[in-house]
Amino acid sequence: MANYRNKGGVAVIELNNPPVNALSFEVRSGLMNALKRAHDDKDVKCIVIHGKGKNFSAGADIKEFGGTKQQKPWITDACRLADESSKPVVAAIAGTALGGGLEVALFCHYRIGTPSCRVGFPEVQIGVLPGAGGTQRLPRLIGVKHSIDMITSGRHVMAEEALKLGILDKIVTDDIIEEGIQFAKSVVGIDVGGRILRNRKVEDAGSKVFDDEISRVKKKYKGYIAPLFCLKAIQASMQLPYDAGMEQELKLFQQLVSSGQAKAQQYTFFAERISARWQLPSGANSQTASPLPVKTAGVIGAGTMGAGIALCLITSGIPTVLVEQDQKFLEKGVKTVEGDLRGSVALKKMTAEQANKAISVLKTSVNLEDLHDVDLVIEAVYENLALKKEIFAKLDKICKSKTILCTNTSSLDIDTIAEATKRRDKVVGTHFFAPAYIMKLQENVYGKDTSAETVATVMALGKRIRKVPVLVGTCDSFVANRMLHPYATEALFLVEEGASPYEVDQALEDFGMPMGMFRVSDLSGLDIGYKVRKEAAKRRGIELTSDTRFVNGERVCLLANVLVEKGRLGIKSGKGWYNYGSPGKREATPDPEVLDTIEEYCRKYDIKKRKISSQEILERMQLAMINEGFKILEEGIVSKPEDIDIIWIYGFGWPKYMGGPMFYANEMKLKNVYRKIRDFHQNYPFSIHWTPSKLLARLSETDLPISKWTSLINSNSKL
Ligand SMILES: CCC/C=C/C(=O)SCCNC(=O)CCNC(=O)[C@H](O)C(C)(C)COP(=O)([O-])OP(=O)([O-])OC[C@H]1O[C@@H](n2cnc3c(N)ncnc32)[C@H](O)[C@@H]1OP(=O)([O-])[O-]
Repeated sequence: MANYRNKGGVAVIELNNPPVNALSFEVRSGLMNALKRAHDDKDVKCIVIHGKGKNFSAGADIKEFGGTKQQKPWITDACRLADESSKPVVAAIAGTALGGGLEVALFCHYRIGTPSCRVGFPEVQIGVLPGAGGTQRLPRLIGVKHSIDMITSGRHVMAEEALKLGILDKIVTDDIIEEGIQFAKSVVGIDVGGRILRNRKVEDAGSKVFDDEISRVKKKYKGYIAPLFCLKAIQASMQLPYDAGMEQELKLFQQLVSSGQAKAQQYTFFAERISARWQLPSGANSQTASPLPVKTAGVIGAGTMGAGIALCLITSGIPTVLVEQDQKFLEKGVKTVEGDLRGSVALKKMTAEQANKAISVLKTSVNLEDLHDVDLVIEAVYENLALKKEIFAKLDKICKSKTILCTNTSSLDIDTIAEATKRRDKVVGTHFFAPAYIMKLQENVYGKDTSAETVATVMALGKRIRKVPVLVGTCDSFVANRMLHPYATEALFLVEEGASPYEVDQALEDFGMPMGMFRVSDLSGLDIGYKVRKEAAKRRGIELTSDTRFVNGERVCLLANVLVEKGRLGIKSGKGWYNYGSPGKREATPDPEVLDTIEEYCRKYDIKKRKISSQEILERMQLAMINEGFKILEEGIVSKPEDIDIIWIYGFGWPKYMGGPMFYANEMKLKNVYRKIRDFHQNYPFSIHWTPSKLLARLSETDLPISKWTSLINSNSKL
């Protein structure tokens, strides 16, 4: 819908589809009719277009892209009259003018905005390109170079920069509609000819610019096709007359919109929003619970994780006390924080002023008592249950009664930790991923007594510190690491059976993972996994040695332990699965010594090797993990498949253009997924992770799309 009124000779058109005024069929039709009315009305001297509520418009209605064809009028049809009008047309922008929203504004002769407004072409992030003239009009306004930057990155441009670039003509501080009306009146009588973008020429930036940009984009957005299509469309603006450029843009848009990547990226956009709507088994949820304010925080442990978490807090303006038991470790932690801040300034991710501001809100202490007054504490000490319980018992006595106590455990039982306190409702897991300052995922884990208020607080905190928080229930290793286990286990089995670690990594990287499994292990440190495995086995009363091949009838492969025992700890020691030349260096080269070690290992246990295809590598690793994902859903550890996909996208870098593992399974068709898992179960009976999930079995009979799985799960509590 679009509302129309004539205010003293000014036609005021309101895009009416809150909260973001997405340009649905009704809005496009409404806009077209309103522009026609303004054009025909002799009393109207000028036109203002604005959005209802806080936003101008977030662009095309993404939901209309799925499957069925978008109904006419397109945005371009709706806006043609703005372009052709001899009456000045002004876009009055508050909030966001994104995608098609910005395209509407570019059809207007003038654009004004509030100081906090943002403009941009984020289409590339949902797998498409600005298909309503954006790639043809923006270069005519701000030139090829800036257009390439904005359109291939999808970044939002703030008002000040938009003014400098020439996208905005003015920044206004009063009511945006009134300002729009005044501005429009002020330009009545001025010939609009020079303001019509289609009439302008695009400067010839030369073809070399595009050759360079193609290489840059291929490297920066590896695997994504949309940024390359964007470049082609922008190049057309330079090479073709306006109308032919528009045709070329539409052709490229239509190719993209029907691609698998666009479908996956749009799924991811909505999955992130669905995942943010959490629910506890009690029924309490994100709509009913309110977060407590977090004005100050504490972090315990100044190691890599603790320092990274403190950095997230202070760069979000939260005064934080960083506590270590030892002054020397504390100083090392502070150096890490300072070093990372300097690095961010060098990379222009923040200004020196912002870095100084962040460091000014960091306090340090070697005394837990200094946490007595903070609103929330995140404990990030070594993964040891007894130590964590001891710390929580102390915190319970020291901190004020409202303080929320979070543990950054990646696997330990939240309820057991909570039992050390008298405030079990205020104990919760906040599992960050290394490096904590960079990785977006915050896996929040509720225990059986964690209150809705506590959950609301850590979910809100996650958003505030620029993470993507996902809520999960307690189980061994939670969701991310629990699913990682069969994935990593299969990688080792594949190596035993004949694939080299380098072939495994190559298959994963070709699929789109940022790093193969073995490179990730080297980065985290092989000794960490070694210790975790030994401790976990000890808790189960098992003594692991590198000769162990079965535990309680289940196949294991401890090749990584063999490497650790040879002093190959990963990047930190200069060699692990790969050779790095010297400790701390990042460039990985395959190492014949590792291949010899594997040969020797296989000879020792008489394992027959065979040629393994990259398809088998991907299927075994991914399906083992996907099967675990269905078990997690079946057990109610997460309430919806979107949670799992968001965990893999933001925790492990699963490519957004593949939509997450559960979406991937959906695309493979569940009956195929189930059949393959059953086959693997038959072929590998000594691996419990191949036992097919009962939920998967049920869903595979129904052919329901992923969007309907949750309703089936909820209607069948006993699967
Ligand atoms: C065809 C010609 C070429 C044109 C192409 C395009 O324009 S492509 C488009 C290019 N544009 C983009 O890619 C911009 C996409 N949008 C955004 O980036 C953000 O929504 C935001 C920055 C506008 C507001 O962030 P925020 O944190 O304040 O709010 P929020 O994110 O929670 O959203 C609120 C609700 O609105 C929903 N919704 C939002 N946008 C759309 C949409 N376009 N469509 C449909 N729905 C949309 C969103 O799902 C949510 O619904 P829910 O969950 O409540 O049922």
